[in-house]
Order: sequence, then structure tokens, then C-alpha cells
Amino acid sequence: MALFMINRYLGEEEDGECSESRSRALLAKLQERAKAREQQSISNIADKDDGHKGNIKEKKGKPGPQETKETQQKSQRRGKQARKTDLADEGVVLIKKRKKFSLCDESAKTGDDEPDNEKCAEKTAEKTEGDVEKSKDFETDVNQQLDELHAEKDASQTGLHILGGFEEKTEQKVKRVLPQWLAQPDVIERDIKGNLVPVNEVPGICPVLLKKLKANGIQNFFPVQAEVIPAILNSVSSELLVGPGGYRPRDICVSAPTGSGKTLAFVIPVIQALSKRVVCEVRALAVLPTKELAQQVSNVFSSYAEGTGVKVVMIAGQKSFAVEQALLSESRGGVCCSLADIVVATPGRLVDHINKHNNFSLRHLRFLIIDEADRMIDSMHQSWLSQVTKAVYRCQGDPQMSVFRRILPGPITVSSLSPPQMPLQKLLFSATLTHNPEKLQLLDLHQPRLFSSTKTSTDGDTQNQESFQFPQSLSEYYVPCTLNKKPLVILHFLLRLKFSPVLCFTNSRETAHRLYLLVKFFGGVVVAEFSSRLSPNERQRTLKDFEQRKIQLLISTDAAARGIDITGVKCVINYDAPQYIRTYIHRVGRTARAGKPGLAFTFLLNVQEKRFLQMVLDAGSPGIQRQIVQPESLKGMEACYEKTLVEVGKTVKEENAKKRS
Ligand SMILES: Nc1ncnc2c1ncn2[C@@H]1O[C@H](COP(=O)(O)OP(=O)(O)OP(=O)(O)O)[C@@H](O)[C@H]1O
Repeated sequence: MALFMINRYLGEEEDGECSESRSRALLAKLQERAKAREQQSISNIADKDDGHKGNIKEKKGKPGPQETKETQQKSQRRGKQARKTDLADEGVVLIKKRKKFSLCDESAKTGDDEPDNEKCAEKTAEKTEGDVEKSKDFETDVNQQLDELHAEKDASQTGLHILGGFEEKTEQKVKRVLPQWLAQPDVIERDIKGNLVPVNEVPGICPVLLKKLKANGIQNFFPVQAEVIPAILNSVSSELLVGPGGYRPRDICVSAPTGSGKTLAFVIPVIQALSKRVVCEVRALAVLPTKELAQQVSNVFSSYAEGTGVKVVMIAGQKSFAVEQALLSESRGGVCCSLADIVVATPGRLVDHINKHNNFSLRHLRFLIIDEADRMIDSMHQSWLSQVTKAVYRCQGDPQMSVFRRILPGPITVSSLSPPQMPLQKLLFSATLTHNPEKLQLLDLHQPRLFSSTKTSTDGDTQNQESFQFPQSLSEYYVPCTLNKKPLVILHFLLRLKFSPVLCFTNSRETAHRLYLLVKFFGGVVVAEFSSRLSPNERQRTLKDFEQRKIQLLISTDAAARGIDITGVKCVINYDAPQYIRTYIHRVGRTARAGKPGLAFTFLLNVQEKRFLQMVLDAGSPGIQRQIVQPESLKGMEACYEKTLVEVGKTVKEENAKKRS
């Protein structure tokens, strides 16, 4: 049944009769052509059939042109049958071919037919019966499918997996892809001395601060300061409420070697930004991991805030909670007033004040400074940051009535933009800032900008371990040692080589204490220990004495490894090899500060050597040299050392007994 009828428009000028005769002629012509084509196709198939089955032709002879109708019909039937067989054969071959490509089955190649294939071929033949053209279409179709299979095969070679494939696939190495801000930081020069910038050349610093800098002996800025101070000042160029161009200012991350002057890089611009404030509110909060570090940073803030009207308060648990409360705010005529512009805190004490001190408000906070940021990220389980964020966006009273109402940043809409919002800008600092985007995500940074002395490579092959910059003026050595010779080697360094002041690190406070007793009983060296065995005040005093050169050897746990800035430490000794590269970098970073030369020695047992040296070199150390202490150098100290060991043993026993009683 015809689905469509197409009526052709033949032109108005032709009369009906003429067009009818033309149509008839045309029809006859077409019928003739069709007959001829059919006959030709029958004879072709018969030839083919004869060709295939060779002997048929010999037996029956060539059909004459005057074939009877009956023989014609027979021949047609035979032709049809032949075509059917032929197409079936063709189908089988194509299916075999297809099978060969899909499964690489050798049996298909050699003609070992499988029943399923035959059935399939028959079906294919039935479908295509009576139409050679259709068989061609079929062939084209199969060819297309074969091409697709080729493409699939190629795809599997390019690493794209075909679902359901069970062939062995070579695993592709996953390359690390860092976000652009981490991969392409603003580079900070590592060489301090060669890249000093006169303080007057950095724009935007007020005369009071310039005077202070000079009074403190600072004529030039170090590279990290010359880069970061203008960047922070630029973010407050349109006052505190808006960043450049009216947008929220970008958060800033700084990764620069130990002793490169990161503290001043945030102290100067923060004081400069707050010096124009009218009402005293907590606008800057610096969070540090330890009391000693908080004290150190608080001292630097206080020193530069003097004469600017900016008030600095430290809450690190060195004073009682009530005293800290009184330092933070007071009530004037029933109204609570802040007494601090800048708060320097340790995370635990900060959370206490947020939760227990009603008058402690962070609603006006503009800068959140996270020093030793990688360590602070690791302590994020204490959820101090989420508590700070909550306090920053906490609503008090009717939010609609407040001019400076603050809401958590979300999608920008007309209504969200209408009230002026104090933006919160995070400033992160560390010598070993993590490049792990997952960890950094915990800080919820806003369009961060990274300043780093390490140009991070995105090459996945070479960047399995993070690498850091070491101070250029640091010389690293390792000293192969046996366990029982270690105390003698340290005595040799102090008594014979006259190294002083020396900061020595152990992996536990027990080792620190035993070594302290041993050196003390041996005599000849002024020694002190620094660990959690001491009260905060004792620790503070010890650091002061060490700085004033009253102590030659300070034996410490990792409590003094980070951030502590003691001028004049010439030598750091890792009595116990550190387990982690970050610990090593911070420990050795207590010397070679501010571009001054420094020595770092690590005592290594034979079993530790390979792993430790690999770890240090992988982290980007320019090189660590072997320093041998000859056994002869230790001669003459051994007898006294043996006696001292007995004495130490006795003392430790007594101390333990005292503790138990
Ligand atoms: N521009 C400067 N000129 C001279 N001395 C400076 C300058 N800037 C900083 N210093 C001194 O350099 C020393 C190291 O500075 P700072 O403690 O800020 O280093 P850091 O980068 O924070 O080190 P760490 O990573 O160990 O905490 C300090 O004693 C500081 O006073």
C-alpha cells in the first residue's frame, strides 16, 4: 500500500491528451528497463551460482536464449535459492569477520562455524532475500559496525574503558592538578640580603610606623614584607568596609622560609589599617598554636602599635580568665565597650572567651590572621575556626535595625548588597604551608592569593611530596652516631668545638630531661631544658635567659620548634632525628634567621640514614653534608661519662619515686 501519492505538476500549457500519451510512453520505457534489469540480475546470480558450484554448468549446459517459461521459472527459483545461499554465506563471513574483531577468535578465521552464527546468517539471508541491493546495504551496515568496533578498540588503547571489557588495562597515572592560585603564586625571592627594599620605597606606610621601624633598626624590608605589606594595604585602600573596586577583599596566603620576616609582613599593614579607626572594637584577631608564640607576636604588635592608639590584648591563658576578660572589655554607663583592637590568642583560650564571655564580640572583625597556618589546620578538629566564624556572623538585637548588619556571604543579590558589610579577610602565614587543596578548603578561603618562595610545579610525576624553601644562609649536616655515643658527641660539640648558644631537640620530654641531667652532671656547660615539664612562666624565663646568653645549651622538645625567634642561635642539633619533614624544617629554622648564617646537625643512627636523607632531599633541601666525629675526638670524656650515667639513673629513679608518692 502506497503511503504517499506524489502528484507532479506538469505545466498548464500541456493539453490532457498529449500528457497522457507521454505518460504511457514513459511507463512502457520504465517497464522495459525494469524487465531488462531483472533478467540481468537473474543471469548474474545464475553465473555466480555456477561459479560457486562449478560442476552444475558442466552437467546441464549453458541455457539458450529460447528458454521456455517453465525453465525460466525453474531458473528463477534456482536463482532465488542461489541468492539465498549466497547471502547466507556472505552473512556468515561478515559475522565471522565481526567476531574476529570483537573477540580475536582464531576459529572464526579458520572457518570453524558455530551454530549460533549459522542461525544468524540464515536469518540475515531471509531478511535480504530477493534484493541484492539490500545485501549491499547490509554489508555496508556490517562494515560500519566493524569500523565502530575498530574505534572501540582504538579507544581502549587510548585509555577509555569499554564497560564490560575484561582485558587487562594499563592503569593511567593520575596527575596532580592544583588550582591556579596554588600553582601560580606571586613569587617571593629566597635570597634576603640580595633583595632588600628600603622601607621608604614601600608606599602607604604612615610616618609613625616608618619612624618605629627605623627606631627598631629596620631600614629595609625583607622580600616577603616588600611583597605582602602592599598587598594587604591595597585591600584596605577603600577603608575597612570594602575591598578594591568595592568587592570583598581576597584572602592572602604566605609561604616563605623560616626567619624570613613573616611576622612584620602582617603586623605593619594591620596596624596601619586600624590606626584610623574611631571606635575601639576587635578588628584583628591573630591565632597561634602555642602560648610562647602568642606572646612573641603580641610583643611585636604592641611594639608597633605604641603611639598609634591601637590597643593589643593577648588571651593565651598566661593570665587568669577573669583578668583576660577585664583586659578585653569594660562597662561604661551600662554599655559594654571593647578595650582591644587587636587580639592575639591561642585557639583553646579563644574558644573559651567566645563561649563564656558575653561581652567579647567579634562582629567587627576585619582581619583573621592564622600564623603557623599548616599547624592550625591540623588542629581544626578543635573546631576553633567554626566557632570564630559563628561569632563573627552572630546577630545581636534586630538585624534589620543595625546599620552594619553582618550576614554570611552567599549569592550576590540586590538585597544582599544593600547594607554595608564588614568583610572578613583571612591572612595565612607559614614556612610549610600545605598545598593540599582539601586541607586548605577547611579554611573556606575567598579568592585566595598566594605568595610563595616555591614555584609549585603541576607536574604530577615530580610532585608526590611537597617541597619547601630552606633559608639560604643555612648549612645542613648529618652526623653518623651510635646510640650510646650520642651524649658524648653533643658534649664534644660544646666543650671541644665551643659551639654556643646551641638549641638541641629531642623527640620526647623524657629524653630531653635525661640529656639535660647528663650534661648538667658532666659539668662545663650551662644547660637548661624546655618542655611541658616546666610551667608557662618557667618556660618564658628559660627562653629569656637563653636569649640573653645565660644558657649555652637549651635542650627542648618540639615545643620550641615552631616560630620561636631567638636571636643569635648559631647552631641547632637534632639529637633525635625528626620523623616528619615539617618538624625538621621548623627545628633547623631556629637558626639562620633574618639572613644570618646558621648550622644544623642531625645525629643519625645507621638504620635512620637512608630514609632521613631521602626525606630531606625530596623536600627541596639544597644538600646535607656528612660530618664525621672521629672516635679519638671523644677520648678522655668516656670515664667521666660512665660515672655521670650512673648518677643520672639514680636521679631519675628518685624523681619517679617522688612522683608516685
Ligand atoms: N626587615 C627586617 N630587617 C631586619 N630584621 C628583620 C626584618 N624583618 C624581620 N626581621 C627579624 O628577623 C627575624 C625573623 O623574623 P620572623 O620571626 O618574623 O620570621 P618568620 O618568617 O615568622 O619565621 P618563622 O617561620 O620561623 O616563624 C626576627 O628576629 C625579626 O626581628
